[in-house]
Amino acid sequence: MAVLHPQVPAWGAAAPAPPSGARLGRVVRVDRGLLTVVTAEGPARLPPDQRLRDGAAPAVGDWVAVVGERVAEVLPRRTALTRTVAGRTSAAQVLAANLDLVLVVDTLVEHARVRRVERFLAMAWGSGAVPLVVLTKADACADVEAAVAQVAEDAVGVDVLAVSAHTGAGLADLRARLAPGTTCAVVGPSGVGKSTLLNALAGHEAATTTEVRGDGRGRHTTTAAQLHVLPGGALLVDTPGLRELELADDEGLAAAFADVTDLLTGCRFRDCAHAGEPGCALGAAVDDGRLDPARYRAWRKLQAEAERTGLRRAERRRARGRAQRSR
Ligand SMILES: Nc1nc2c(ncn2[C@@H]2O[C@H](COP(=O)(O)OP(=O)(O)OP(=O)(O)O)[C@@H](O)[C@H]2O)c(=O)[nH]1
Ligand SMILES: [Zn+2]
Repeated sequence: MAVLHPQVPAWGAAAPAPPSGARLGRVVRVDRGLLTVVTAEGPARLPPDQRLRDGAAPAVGDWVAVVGERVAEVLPRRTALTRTVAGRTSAAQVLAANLDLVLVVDTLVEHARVRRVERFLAMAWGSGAVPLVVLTKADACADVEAAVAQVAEDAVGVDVLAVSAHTGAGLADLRARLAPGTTCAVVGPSGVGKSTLLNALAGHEAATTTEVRGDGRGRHTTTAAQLHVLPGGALLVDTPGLRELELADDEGLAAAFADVTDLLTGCRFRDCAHAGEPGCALGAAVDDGRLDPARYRAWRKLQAEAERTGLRRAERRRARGRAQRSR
């Protein structure tokens, strides 16, 4: 595990000023509610203040105000990677805060990757950070160039790198993009090699890895969200699995599907559901080959998902309002 030195670049370039009377800290690990915070005095395990519960809980990467031996306040976030907690409540959970770069990791050895990458890209764009696609296991892929090109086609405006943690191919290129003092996160489905990649970048065992199950579906092994310091001075967040990923809203979706979004203004009806109506610009683009039908279906699916999540969240707000009024 990465040892955090008091002078860790956890301070980065963009450290905010703490309120007067408080010390500045950065959350480097969240473990069952207990926080590991680095302050000028070094790392310490600190409990969050009572008020910092549920929706207001600090996340890895957060800048916080430390008063005495407690985390008193979360300072405003520049960017945040969120997901909707699975289940009926649909509260948005912040997985990592103040990120500059989100590495969307997938593998070159499976065919489902294009649709998965789209999904994680929507999440990455939604965070406010810049995404970068990293495709792993290049050593086990017969035609890396073709596989990269296939993903790049749908990753509009995002760079796509191929790497191998086993041979080291592509790692220098990736390292060059992880500038000192920047905070990065690794996201992607289980088993694609996130932990192995992190260890290769860190140059030591920074994360726990296990062999993927025989059925190829992988196993959820990373347990706590943690900020690692890389030898080059960049900070890397390793977050747990994220397999139940649901989109919290459609903000990132518009960016991840900029090509589709651009077409929408061409629909004849303003309330077009893009489901086969006459004059639908998306249907027309699919028909004349400008839009890949699979990408169109993926967009509709994610759009519907973001809408469902949004509706659930609105319902929850209403329920909260009712509860407050009846008090
Ligand atoms: N051939 C090859 N296999 C790799 C490479 N990187 C990782 N693997 C294998 O892929 C499997 C999964 O790797 P992990 O690093 O545990 O995957 P993960 O994404 O961290 O998985 P979770 O912790 O479940 O999210 C392991 O069996 C690794 O040995 C690589 O560059 N080449
Ligand atoms: Zn339409």
